[in-house]
Amino acid sequence: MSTNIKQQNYQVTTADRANLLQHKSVVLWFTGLSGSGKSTLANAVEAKLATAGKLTYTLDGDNVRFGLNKDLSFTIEDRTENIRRISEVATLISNAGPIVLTAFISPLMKDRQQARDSIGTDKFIEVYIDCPIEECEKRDVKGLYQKARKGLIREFTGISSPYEAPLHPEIVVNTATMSLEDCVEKVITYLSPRINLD
Ligand SMILES: Nc1ncnc2c1ncn2[C@@H]1O[C@H](COP(=O)(O)OS(=O)(=O)O)[C@@H](OP(=O)(O)O)[C@H]1O
Ligand SMILES: Nc1ncnc2c1ncn2[C@@H]1O[C@H](COP(=O)(O)OP(=O)(O)O)[C@@H](O)[C@H]1O
Repeated sequence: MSTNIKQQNYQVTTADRANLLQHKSVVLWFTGLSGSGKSTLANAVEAKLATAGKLTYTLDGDNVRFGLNKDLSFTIEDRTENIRRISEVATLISNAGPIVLTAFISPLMKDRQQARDSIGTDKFIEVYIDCPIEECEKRDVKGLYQKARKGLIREFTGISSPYEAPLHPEIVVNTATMSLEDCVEKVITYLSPRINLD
């Protein structure tokens, strides 16, 4: 715990940076099972935003676990710490101006609520990638489900570790029934009016 610290205020504000970029920042928080389509969708949404001249940055589970969070495992406690750090990093990047996309399983409701509270409800947009585990397992993009079924990976989400689906996400896309293009369109349609300057 840090003590004897005091918040410092700076002249250049988040609103100044939004004016410079000509768009506001939000945090698009993608959540879903492994293989549900978080990275694929975040990638496609980011590409569409970049083409439209918006500054973006994506934080992805696999990537962040190679660096900042390489000390964390997949126990419930470490997943909570993973999401706590990510929500702090997302806040910093968002305050710098870019639209932030995060692609983490983030399996627990309480951790996503903590992220919503720390990022701010006005900025936090929860995108639930709804995809039945049977479909994720059929895709088995990285061969992890097969390993988990064989008992080679412990605490695997959806098999031996919980996933709590969001109850009131801002956006839901079902990647088992919708095309990637339709999923992207749904996210962009929700997002567009929310990043316009007043
Ligand atoms: N035990 C276990 N359970 C789930 N996932 C596992 C596990 N071990 C490794 N992986 C790989 O780690 C990626 C998920 O990391 P996250 O940081 O998003 O997970 S979490 O939010 O902390 O639950 C996940 O990436 P995605 O498949 O993109 O979801 C996997 O590649
Ligand atoms: N509508 C869709 N949206 C996103 N991914 C889809 C969709 N339909 C099929 N997929 C496929 O599902 C897989 C999802 O993998 P990935 O994006 O790595 O998931 P995650 O990041 O959640 O682990 C990819 O092979 C992708 O091509």
